[in-house]
Amino acid sequence: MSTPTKLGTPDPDRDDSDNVVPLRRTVTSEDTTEVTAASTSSTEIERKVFDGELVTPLDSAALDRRLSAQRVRDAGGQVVRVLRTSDQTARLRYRVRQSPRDARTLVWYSLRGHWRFVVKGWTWATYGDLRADVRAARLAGDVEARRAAQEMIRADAHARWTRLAMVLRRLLVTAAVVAPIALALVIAGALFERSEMWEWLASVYGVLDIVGAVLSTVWSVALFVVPAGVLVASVFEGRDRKPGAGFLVQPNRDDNDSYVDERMISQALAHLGVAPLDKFFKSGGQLVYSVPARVDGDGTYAQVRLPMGVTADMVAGQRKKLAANLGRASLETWPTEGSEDGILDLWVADKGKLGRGAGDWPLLHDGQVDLFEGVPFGLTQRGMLINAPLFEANWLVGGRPGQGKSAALRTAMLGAALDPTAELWAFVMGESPDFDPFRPRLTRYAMGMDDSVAEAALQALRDMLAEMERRGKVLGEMGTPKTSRKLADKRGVGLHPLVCAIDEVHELFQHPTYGEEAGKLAIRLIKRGRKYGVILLLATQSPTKDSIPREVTRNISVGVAFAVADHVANDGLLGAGKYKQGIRATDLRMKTDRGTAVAVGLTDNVFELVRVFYIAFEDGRDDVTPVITRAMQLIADAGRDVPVADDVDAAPELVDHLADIATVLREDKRVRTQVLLGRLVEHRPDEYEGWTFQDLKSALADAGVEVAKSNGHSVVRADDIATAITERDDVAADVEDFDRDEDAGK
Ligand SMILES: Nc1ncnc2c1ncn2[C@@H]1O[C@H](COP(=O)(O)OP(=O)(O)OP(=O)(O)O)[C@@H](O)[C@H]1O
Repeated sequence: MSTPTKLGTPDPDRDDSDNVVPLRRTVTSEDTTEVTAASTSSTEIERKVFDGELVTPLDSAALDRRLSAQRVRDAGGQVVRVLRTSDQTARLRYRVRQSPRDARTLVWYSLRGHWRFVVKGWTWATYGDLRADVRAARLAGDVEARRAAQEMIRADAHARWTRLAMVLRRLLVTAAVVAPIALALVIAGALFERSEMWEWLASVYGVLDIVGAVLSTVWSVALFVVPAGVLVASVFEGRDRKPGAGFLVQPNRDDNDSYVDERMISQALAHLGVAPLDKFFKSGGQLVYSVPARVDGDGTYAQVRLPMGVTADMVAGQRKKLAANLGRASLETWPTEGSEDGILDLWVADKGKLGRGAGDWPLLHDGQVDLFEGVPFGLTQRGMLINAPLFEANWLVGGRPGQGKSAALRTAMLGAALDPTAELWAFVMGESPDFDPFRPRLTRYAMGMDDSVAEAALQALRDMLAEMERRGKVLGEMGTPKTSRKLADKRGVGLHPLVCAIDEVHELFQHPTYGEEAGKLAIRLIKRGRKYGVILLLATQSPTKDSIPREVTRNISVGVAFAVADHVANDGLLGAGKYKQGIRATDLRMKTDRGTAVAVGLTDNVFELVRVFYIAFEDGRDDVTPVITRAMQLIADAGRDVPVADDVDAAPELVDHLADIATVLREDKRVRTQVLLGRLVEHRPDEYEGWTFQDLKSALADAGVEVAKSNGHSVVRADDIATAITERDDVAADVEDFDRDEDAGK
């Protein structure tokens, strides 16, 4: 059984930048906890479990043992493929095969090394460096520098001869002292036996014998070691010094096609035709890799500090050449600006991996969503799952026709549909059934080319604005700046997420009657709706300044660009300057890269190349309806109706916990939590009956108040409550001022 059924639980200790590619997770038959997307979405990017199968605990243990013997578990304990393991074997096998060629290379290095020693010796003996300085100064007409260099040669030559004379003199003096003694010892040794000698003289001969034996041993060892050392030194001296060259040529491994290392990157950069880079390499420069090339998802990542005069966008400007030099398609080569202009972030995809699509949507068969945590949307270029943000976000999806915009919008909306508290509106400004299966889950829906659809969409924007203002007031009264999961769950207050998708939105903005007003409303909603849970998802074929108001493109927080025609459309969707920084959807190919988009704002990274999950709804295949059926079931299970914005209690009773606590504190400076809980129940039994210490603690924490300690008892201090109420009132006043200013600005 190999149907993917579950998502892996994210490990909080895990570092997503690990050099590992998750391939498979085994799920034992004991592992019965159903893991939903909601519970997996505590981080923006998660690892995707591609496949899982049920095994018995016994099999699982056996598999664990085998895999851990192969060192294929990562720090989080999940089963992973570590490329290193197979690489080492491949490398070893390769080295054995290549040994004759390596031997030839080493002989050549040694010869070249000897020659380089000779050249160095000659340069030293003839003051080659200083003479070169003299020549350069003469050519430059710099008399001062020439004289200084010549003076240095003279001074150095003088010092050198003086040193030589000194050494010779010391040798002569030593010889003059040592030679007669040595001669006397030789003569005495020849004339007398040791036994006939004075005792002290015999022991001198004894010491000399030992010294002689040591010297002869050292000599015989040196006869091997010194030539070997010279050989190694000559090989090292004669090694290849081309930019990025390794000591021996890189092996052709199993993943040869995908293999990229610093040497290859340096060589590729050396042949870009960027003048300062060329100069740098010609003068023997070596690039500094702040992050050496390492496996990163479905590709290789490296970070390079560029030399003087070169910026990352100069390299990004030569992307096609760089891709060709690395043996990749442009789309597989991503040179972008790092944290500084002079730092190049380079990510190179493994060959052909990007064309593979994202696979099944993780929530296709199972799972629920917490919209506040995001919805599974696609895979990054590194193969990580993107949990796309919807709360506090507004989206603009664009690209040329037929590249996957509507499908992407549908994926985001289907995710939202699986949050039973989310209210969904959809408007399609054209004849397209993309959202038809959503009908039962949609609170508002209109589709078509006629004016009535544009009118309905405009009315929706008007109502959203009114709704936003109502929510602003409710939140102001509650002293909370924005809605939250907790508030969204609360019935009757209408602070749930309201998501409105408009496909082919340029048709609305360019509408002769409704366009202008629609534009203005959208701008206000995008600027201010986020904290109130009012979310706009817009899709268009034409993200130009004539078809989408500039303030919309400027303020949108998530830009998703499928293949676009030019840099204007690119920057319209992704933000000004993105094309220049190398973040380009222009490199996406029509048809071939359908379903792949460049996106900003989906994660904390500067950009992502996203393979969007495709939930089919075409050619008689309908994977959307079953998800909508599930979404309806989730709503029924929660005992709710399809959320509707005006389904709000006329005067929702919003209990102000902080105010209640202030009341029941009475005149006391501090009150024990147990006593306080009792007083709260007395004060408002409906609300506080059943409250535990934890409920009280979390209500206080929401207001930024901590439970204090007094004589070993947990207490709530009146001063803390008074401060929290003052701060809350200040925040509410600020929010009101801000909203008023915003309105005045419009
Ligand atoms: N993520 C995806 N993965 C694989 N195929 C996809 C994906 N998204 C879209 N496609 C394919 O591309 C086709 C066109 O998709 P879609 O209708 O979403 O494009 P579009 O950009 O909205 O087009 P238009 O601008 O004409 O409305 C789909 O019918 C589907 O076959």
